[in-house]
Amino acid sequence: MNAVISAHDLHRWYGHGDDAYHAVRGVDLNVRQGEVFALLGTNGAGKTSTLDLLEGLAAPDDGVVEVFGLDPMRDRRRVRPDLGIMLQSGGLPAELTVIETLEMWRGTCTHPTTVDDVLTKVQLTERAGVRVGSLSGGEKRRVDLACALLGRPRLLFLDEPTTGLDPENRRATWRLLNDLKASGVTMVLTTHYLDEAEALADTIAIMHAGTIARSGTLREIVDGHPSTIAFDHPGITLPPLPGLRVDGGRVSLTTHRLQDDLLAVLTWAHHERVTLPGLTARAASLESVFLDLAGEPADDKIGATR
Ligand SMILES: Nc1ncnc2c1ncn2[C@@H]1O[C@H](COP(=O)(O)OP(=O)(O)OP(=O)(O)O)[C@@H](O)[C@H]1O
Repeated sequence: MNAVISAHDLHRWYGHGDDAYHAVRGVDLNVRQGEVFALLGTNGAGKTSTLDLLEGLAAPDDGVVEVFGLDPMRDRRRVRPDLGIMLQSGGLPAELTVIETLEMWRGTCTHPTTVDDVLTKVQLTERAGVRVGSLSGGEKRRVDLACALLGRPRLLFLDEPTTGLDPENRRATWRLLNDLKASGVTMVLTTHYLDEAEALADTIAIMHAGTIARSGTLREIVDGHPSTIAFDHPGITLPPLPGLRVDGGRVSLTTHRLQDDLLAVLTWAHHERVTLPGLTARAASLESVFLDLAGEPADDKIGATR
């Protein structure tokens, strides 16, 4: 496999002693040349902490990470020119204009493109003379992206790239990221928008409590997850289907054979001459996988002493 990033058994702790927090707990991942790799997870799952390790902004407490076959921290001077990094909050100086900001940033790049090029790409040409402090949240996000693109990166890290963008600008950013992908740029992104991962990612990894709980293509992740049939209890003896559960007044069945089990439920209801109020049949989706994982308790290592 042509891996741009390979990480094995990464661990990251914050603090020491009784207050130590084990934020990344044995993460393994590989990112292939030219793919878009999306890291999903609930707030605090460990996405940004993991991204920092891949970007070489922090060293793992344990485990190994390689980017282009090099250690992103120790070999930073060799790796950095090929990276573009869009952090979760850019922290750009408010008093500089957009163009001044980009010119300043351009001065730090090894083989930069032009400021005009990135302004066009993020559709901020009209706002070039405006102070960063006066921009909207979505516009600031696009300046962050423009900075990340200035160095013509081969590998782009994007931490929640479209947070704060309106739907039109989100779509424009997706188009831009797809164009970059078509030109061979490898991307690792975190997002809270599941539709963003569905639209952009070749590989999706869902983090939960510091570990990667599921990973694969969208199809692989969804195919391994059950569908759900549910209806309000009709007040008669229920059909003898394995796995049928009653919770409050609601009957539910999780199944890997949605069509067969739905047919069995409907056939039973027809014979019993009952209508099933609130009947729903939900095929597995990225959202249902995500919500089920998010509802799982974290394991016992939270707060464990380092
Ligand atoms: N500097 C720090 N000191 C102590 N704990 C930290 C520090 N940075 C992060 N954490 C904790 O580590 C855990 C993982 O944080 P991280 O920012 O990696 O999560 P995330 O998945 O990126 O979350 P979000 O989606 O909210 O950005 C969180 O519980 C967070 O509170």
